[in-house]
Amino acid sequence: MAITSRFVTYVSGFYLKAPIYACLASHSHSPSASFSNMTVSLAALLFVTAVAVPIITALLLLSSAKKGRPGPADGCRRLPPSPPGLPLIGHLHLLGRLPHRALRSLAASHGPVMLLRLGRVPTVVASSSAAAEEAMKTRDLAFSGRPGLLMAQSLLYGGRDVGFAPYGEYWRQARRVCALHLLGPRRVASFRRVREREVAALVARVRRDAAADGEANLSDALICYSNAIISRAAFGDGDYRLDGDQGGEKLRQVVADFQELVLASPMREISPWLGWVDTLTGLESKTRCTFEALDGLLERVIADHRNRRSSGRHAVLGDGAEVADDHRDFVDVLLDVNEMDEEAGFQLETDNIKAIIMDVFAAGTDTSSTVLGWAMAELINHPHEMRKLQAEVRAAAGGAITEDHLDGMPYLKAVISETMRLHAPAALLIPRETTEDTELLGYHIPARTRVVINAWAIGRDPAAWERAEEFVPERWFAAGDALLDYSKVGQDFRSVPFGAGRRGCPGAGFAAPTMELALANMLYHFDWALPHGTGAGGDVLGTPALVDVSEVFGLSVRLKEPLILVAKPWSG
Ligand code: HEM
Repeated sequence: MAITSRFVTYVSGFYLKAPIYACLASHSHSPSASFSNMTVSLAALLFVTAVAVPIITALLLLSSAKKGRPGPADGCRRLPPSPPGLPLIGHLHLLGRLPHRALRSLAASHGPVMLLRLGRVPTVVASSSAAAEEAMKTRDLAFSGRPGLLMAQSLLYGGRDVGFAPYGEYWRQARRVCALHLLGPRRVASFRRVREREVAALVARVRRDAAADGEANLSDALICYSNAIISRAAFGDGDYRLDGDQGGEKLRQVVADFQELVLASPMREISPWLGWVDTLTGLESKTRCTFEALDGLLERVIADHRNRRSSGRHAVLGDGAEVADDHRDFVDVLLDVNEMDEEAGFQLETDNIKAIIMDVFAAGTDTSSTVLGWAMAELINHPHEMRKLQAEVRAAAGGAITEDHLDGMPYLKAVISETMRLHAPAALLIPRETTEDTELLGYHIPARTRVVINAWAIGRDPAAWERAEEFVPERWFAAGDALLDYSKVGQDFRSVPFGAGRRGCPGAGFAAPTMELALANMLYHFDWALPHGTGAGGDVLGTPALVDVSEVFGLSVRLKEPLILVAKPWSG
C-alpha cells in the first residue's frame, strides 16, 4: 500500500502540475485560447484523478513486487545489482521528488553502479568518482551517446542541437562548431563588455531594491543577470521579445518552461499505451506552445540577422582569421560558419542554428544563476568564509571589480568550486546512453542502456572527501592549484559538475567569468544578511537563523525558496 501511495504521489506530483503549466504557457496566446486550454486542463485534471490514477493503481495492486536481484546475469556476464522493482513502472516510484538524494540512498545499499528500470527503460546509475572516471574517461566513447528523449525531440527539432543529439557525425561537427566558434576563449573574451554592463545592471538593481525596502530578491536578480548575458551573447543588442512582452518577463517564463519540459518524462515514454495521459493533462499542449513561442522568436532573430548581412551591416571573419575587435553574436557566428563550412561538406540548416541557440539558453542560464544562488546561501550560512572572501575582493580593487581583477582572487574560485561540489546544478548531468556493449566497475553494461551519473552524490562522497557535507572552500587549496581552475573540465573526478570527456560541458569557460564577476561585485558593493525573523533554525538563545537550503529538482537543482536578503551598500 505504501508503494502504491508513493506512486500516486509521483503521478500527481508531475501530472497534476501539468494543467497549470498549460495555462501559463497559453498567456502568449489569445484570451479565448487561454480559457479553452484551462477548461481542457481542468477536465484533464478531473479525469486523471478520477480515472487514470485508480486504473494504474489497480494494475499495480494486481501485480506483486519483484525481489531484489544482486547482480542478475546477461548470458554469463554479470549485470549491476538492482533493488526490488514493480511491474510496469520498475523503480520509478523510488525516485521521489529529489531523485539525486533518493539515488544516493539506493547506492548506499546497492553499490556505486546500479541497474534500475525506469518504466521501460533500463538505466545504469553511477554514484562514485571511480565509476564516473571509468564512464567519462577510460571508456568515454562507449558512454558518449544520448538517449532519444521524447521531450528533447519535440523541443529541439528532433535532436538537431548539440546537447541531446545522438553520438555520431552530426554531433561531432556541431560540437566542434560550439566548442571552437561559440564558446572558445576568444569568443568568450569578446563578450567581456556584455558581462561588465550586465553586472553593473545587477548591482544597480540590488541597490534600488535595497533603497526601496531594504531587501533584494536575489534569486530573481540573478536569473535576470544570466538570462541577459546569454541573450546578448546569442542575439546581440537587438531588443527581441515575444509578442506584448513587458520587460522580457514573458520570454523569461517561456525559457523557464522550456528548461522544465526538456528533461520531463512524459507518460508515453514510460509506456506507449499511457500516451493519452499526456494529452489529457495538457503536457502536450504546453510543449507545443513553448516550442512555438521560442521557434517564432528565433525565426525573427535569424531573419533580422540575415537582412543585416545582406545589407552588409555585420562583421565577418576574413579567411578564417579572428578579427581583433570582433563583436559578432552567436547567431552571426553560426550563419558565418554555415557559409564557410558549406564548402567543407558540413551544412548547418536554419533548424540546426535554432536548436543550438535553444541549447545554449537551456544549458547556460539556469545553471549559472543557480550556482550563484547557492554560493550566496552558503556564504550567508558561513559568515567567516563570507568575511574572508569580502576581504579578498575588497583588497583587490579600489572601485568596481572588472575582469582584470579576477585572476588575483583564488578564494573566489575556491568558493565557486566548493559550491559546485556540494550543489552541482545539473545533479544527474544530462542522461547518456551506451553506444556499444561495455563494462563499468566490472559489470556488463549492454549497448543502448541509459546512463545517469549522480554528480551530486559524487561531490559528497565521504570516501573521497573529508567533512564531505560541509562547506569548506579551503579544501581546494589543499587539492592543488591546478584544480582551482574549475573551467578545465575533467581534471578531478571527485567533483564533476560539468561532466567530463567528449560530452563534457563546452560552456564552462563561458560560465566562469559570468559567475565570478557577479559574485565578486555583489560582495564588493554590499554587506549581506538574512532579513530579521526569516530563515531556518534560529532560536531565542542566540543561534543565528540560516538560509533554508531546501531544494527543488529540475534541469538545475535550486533553492526551493527565493533568496531574499538584506543588502547594505558598502562605501569603502
Ligand atoms: C555553471 C554553469 C554550467 C554547468 C554546471 C553546466 C553543466 C553541464 C553538464 C553537467 C553537461 C552535461 C555533461 C555530460 O554529459 O558529461 C553540460 C553540457 C552542455 N553544456 Fe553546460 N553547464 C554550464 C554552463 C554552460 C554554458 C554557459 C553553456 C553555453 C553557453 C553550456 C553549454 C552546454 C552544451 C552545449 C552542452 C552539451 C554538450 C554535449 O552534449 O556535447 N553550458 N553542461
